[in-house]
Amino acid sequence: LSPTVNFALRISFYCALCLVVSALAAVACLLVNGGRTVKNMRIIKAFVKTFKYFFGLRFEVKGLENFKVEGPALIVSNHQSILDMMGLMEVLPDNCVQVGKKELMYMGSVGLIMYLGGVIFINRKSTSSAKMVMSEVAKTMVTENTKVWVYPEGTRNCTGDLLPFKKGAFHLAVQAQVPVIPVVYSSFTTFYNPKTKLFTSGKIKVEILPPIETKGLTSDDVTDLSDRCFSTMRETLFRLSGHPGEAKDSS
Ligand SMILES: CCCCC/C=C\C/C=C\CCCCCCCC(=O)SCCNC(=O)CCNC(=O)[C@H](O)C(C)(C)COP(=O)(O)OP(=O)(O)OC[C@H]1O[C@@H](n2cnc3c(N)ncnc32)[C@H](O)[C@@H]1OP(=O)(O)O
Ligand SMILES: CCCCCCCC/C=C\CCCCCCCC(=O)OC[C@@H](O)COP(=O)(O)O
Repeated sequence: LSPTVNFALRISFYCALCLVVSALAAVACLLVNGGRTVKNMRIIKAFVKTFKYFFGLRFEVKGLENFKVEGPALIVSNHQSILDMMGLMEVLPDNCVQVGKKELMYMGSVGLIMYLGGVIFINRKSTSSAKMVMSEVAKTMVTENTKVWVYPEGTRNCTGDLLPFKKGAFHLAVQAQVPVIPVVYSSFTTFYNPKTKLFTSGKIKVEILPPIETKGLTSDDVTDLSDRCFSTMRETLFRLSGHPGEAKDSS
């Protein structure tokens, strides 16, 4: 098979798997929990964690203990591809919902399963509406004791580097006064590259970094907080990926 055909087949299979398994998982969620609730994320996670075996992907996870903070927290991670759903579910802590663009809601059964799992949908075309939703989340995550997962780059980026961070996630953390936990996935570029139609098996290193406290911070500190997370995550990304010119992780 040519690399282009191989890529098309594997991506189509991934999408078909997501659509079919979402429909099955939706039935399970409705039977077990009856409707939209973060509790459904456990069921979704159990289904999605099997996907890696179909694609020959391996995850090597470090730092899971950093998720064990008391109470709510904000998790930020790099976003490379639609394949990130596998990496997300590999480490997803309990009581954690993600922030996603509202267009995802219209992806048939995949949209339905996201809705049932409690995903918070934002309208990226309207800054004021997105900010309003995020501010509401800052309140509910505290009262409902949930963790929230945001991709601060705001879009997929599979270049092996990070895009500049949007600040919504950090405003959210400061408004809720909750710690920020950065999670970094090594670059996919050695096994997945949509531009060159590469999609083979591969290993992904994941590191959950220590929480960064936000107690006492105000909106004036958001830029600093965002810059600090960006530097730490970029350094980690390069280390995990063996980026040229950076020390390769020896493990
Ligand atoms: C069973 C099988 C299943 C199959 C598998 C499927 C699914 C599994 C189930 C669930 C998993 C779901 C996973 C979903 C993943 C979804 C991933 C995505 O969709 S990523 C895209 C969406 N996310 C984001 O965009 C988040 C990051 N973006 C932001 O944070 C943005 O800041 C924003 C809030 C969206 C606003 O963006 P915009 O471009 O409009 O504006 P700016 O960022 O430039 O901000 C303008 C200005 O406002 C300030 N600001 C921002 N937020 C706030 C705030 N909350 N309060 C106050 N001020 C705010 C910001 O600082 C800027 O000001 P300044 O320039 O002065 O700094
Ligand atoms: C009846 C409707 C049929 C719809 C058919 C949809 C077919 C696609 C099916 C499954 C694809 C699985 C996708 C898993 C979810 C991935 C979430 C994701 O990664 O979203 C991207 C978003 O973060 C950023 O978007 P952009 O990079 O800005 O763009």
